[in-house]
Amino acid sequence: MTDTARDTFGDRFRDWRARLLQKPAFIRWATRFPLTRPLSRQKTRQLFDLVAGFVYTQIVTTCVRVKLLDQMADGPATLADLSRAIGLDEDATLRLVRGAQALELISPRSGGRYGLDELGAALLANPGVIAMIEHHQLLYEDLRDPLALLKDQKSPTALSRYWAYAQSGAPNGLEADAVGDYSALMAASQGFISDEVLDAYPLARHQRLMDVGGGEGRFAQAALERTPGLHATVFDLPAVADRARHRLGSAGLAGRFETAGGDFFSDTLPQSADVISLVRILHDHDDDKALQLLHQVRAALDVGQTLLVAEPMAGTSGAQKAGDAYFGFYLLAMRSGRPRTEQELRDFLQQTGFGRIHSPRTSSPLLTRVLIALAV
Ligand SMILES: C[S@@+](CC[C@H](N)C(=O)[O-])C[C@H]1O[C@@H](n2cnc3c(N)ncnc32)[C@H](O)[C@@H]1O
Repeated sequence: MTDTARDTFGDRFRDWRARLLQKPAFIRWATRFPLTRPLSRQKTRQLFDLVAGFVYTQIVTTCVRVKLLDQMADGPATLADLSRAIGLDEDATLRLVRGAQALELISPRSGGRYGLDELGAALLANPGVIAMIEHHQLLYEDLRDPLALLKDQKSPTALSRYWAYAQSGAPNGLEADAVGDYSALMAASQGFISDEVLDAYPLARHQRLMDVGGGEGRFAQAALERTPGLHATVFDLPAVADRARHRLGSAGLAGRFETAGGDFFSDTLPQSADVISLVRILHDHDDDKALQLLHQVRAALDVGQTLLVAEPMAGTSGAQKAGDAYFGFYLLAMRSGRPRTEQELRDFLQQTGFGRIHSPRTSSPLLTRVLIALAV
């Protein structure tokens, strides 16, 4: 607390409640008293989930690894069927099935069979989430000692090796095999993001999009498919831009796109677009780099032209766990960047020559939010 900080009424209430909740006698009373019992049970469950969350994640990971949910994609299956299909004996299968049932991935059906529950069906329908679950084994390795990560924010980690550009002094020279895995992962998880972004800000009023750090072109592809008459440039590291050229070419979009390979920090960006997008880019970079990139983008736009920033943001109401907890620690392990609040991003935009900023709503702010700014 600073010398000048004065407790508000809200502060005093929260401090009083925090002191009360540390008293065993009060907890005993609250768990028995009919009016406080439901809240007390809810808080006990929440605390248990915080403590046990990593076990839940490992159960989900195992379901994905042995393809348990896939066995129920077309309808319910018996324990014996499941055991045969996933290659575990019936005891082990039952343990996994019960775990998955507790996590609402599957639910029992008549005749001792099991079928998909809501979360299991949603997971199976979303290859991007499955790809992230598999990818999280690297993050899990790095999070073995989170305190060490916080104390030493420089040493290489499993994630900094995976995101080869994160600590590279010369990202332009990264070869195809260094960028392949992360580019494929980004493409797999881009489907929902591009829908969210293009629903929030349709590109119909624009003629030429440049997606900077556009990966292998999934966002540009979605934009082109939705927006007749639009032309797109995908700018990314040379080895990634090659992948974009193949993807967009084989999607039948020849003549409507081009790719440009380079380093967005040191190379001049092409000056061909009336809208530039940065989708899941700024949060990858520390403040000095993020500002440098925004200066580069500003230099590629004329006054009145548009910048679209899309990424999950810190401090997002109802999605703090995603922005502040998950991305906060994911990017810590990656050794580069941080999630930013909407206000921090607005400040960055204003410092780098952008104005008239607005934030059209996305339907899942947990996945991504959008800021639109004009070059001024
Ligand atoms: C987190 S991925 C996002 C990809 C894509 N926008 C999406 O949302 O799927 C970051 C992208 O920025 C690219 N990138 C990183 N550093 C770069 C640099 N210095 N110059 C050009 N591209 C870079 C990476 O190759 C990668 O494709």
